[in-house]
Amino acid sequence: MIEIKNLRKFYGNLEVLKGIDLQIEKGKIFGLVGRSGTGKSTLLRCINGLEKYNEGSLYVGDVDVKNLSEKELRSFRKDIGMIFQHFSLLERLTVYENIALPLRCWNYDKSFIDKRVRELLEVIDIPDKTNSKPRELSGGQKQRVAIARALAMEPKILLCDEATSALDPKSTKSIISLLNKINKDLGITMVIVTHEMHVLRSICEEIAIIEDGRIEAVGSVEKVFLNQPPALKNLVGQKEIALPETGINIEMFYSQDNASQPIITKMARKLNIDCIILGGEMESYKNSPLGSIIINIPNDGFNNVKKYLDEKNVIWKYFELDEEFLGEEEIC
Ligand SMILES: Nc1ncnc2c1ncn2[C@@H]1O[C@H](COP(=O)(O)OP(=O)(O)OP(=O)(O)O)[C@@H](O)[C@H]1O
Repeated sequence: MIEIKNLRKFYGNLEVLKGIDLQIEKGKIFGLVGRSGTGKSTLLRCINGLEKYNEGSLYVGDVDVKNLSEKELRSFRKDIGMIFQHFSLLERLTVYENIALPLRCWNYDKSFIDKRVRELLEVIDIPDKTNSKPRELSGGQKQRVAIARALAMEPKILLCDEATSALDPKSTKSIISLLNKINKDLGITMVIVTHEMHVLRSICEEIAIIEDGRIEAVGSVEKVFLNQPPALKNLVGQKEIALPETGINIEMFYSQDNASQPIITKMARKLNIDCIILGGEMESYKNSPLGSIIINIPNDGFNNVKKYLDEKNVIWKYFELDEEFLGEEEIC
């Protein structure tokens, strides 16, 4: 388990991490998301001891990272693999040699290295590229090699810093499914840093949204999505749907609890109202849909709709309402 308490980090006078508290359970895939410059990479580098922090504590298992000597740090990092946006492969080495590099640095014997590299080549599934140089590979293939190299020392934790940001959607999908497979097969804890919310939705069990060096929201992907904290809105921005100026626009949130129910059509029939479906977004999360749909209803149907949705435990919100129409209680 990774346990971070009130961690603060300064670069000179610049406070980059402003009291981070986080717990990442063993074997979990944990996502850290936030805009550029909010401190995600710095936090990741604190976890593997590449950066020193100024205050607080950071434990990986029962190891307090701050107290490690240089020699202990080197050994500690054997347990932590890391992959990056730009792969960091050595251009002069072949795929095989890149994967073998950490094992050579730790002076493993040749036959052990050969066995391990061949196992890893099977995991990343690019058998015909063993003797290719990185420049002969696609972005997705380069990231596969980087993943194999990060796994060479059999780490307990894999840190992924924007690992899919330089990839096209298809390669992103294949890297995500490879990471998922590695997590399931090898039980490796993963911390995935990204600014792409959709990447986290497709792989993470829990996420934290970091804003200006602080954790502003944390929990399961589903919980964070359904709670719609301000930090999530700041991250994904407003939806670009043309909303009618008449009637009331309501966003209804769907998760595995209600995604298979025909809520809108049943509601329209029961309340005898017409509603316009304006748009929505559904993504797959743990093999069931997670998303929202925006509808427009007539003003005089609002109270009944509100009651109906609450009775059905549907999470919803309205937006851009005419203040005169609502009571004070609704606005506040
Ligand atoms: N070595 C450094 N020296 C001084 N300031 C730094 C250093 N590394 C990062 N920073 C600053 O710390 C802040 C956080 O940087 P960090 O790279 O952790 O953010 P990030 O959220 O990972 O951003 P991105 O998504 O763009 O990679 C930024 O203001 C950055 O300029």
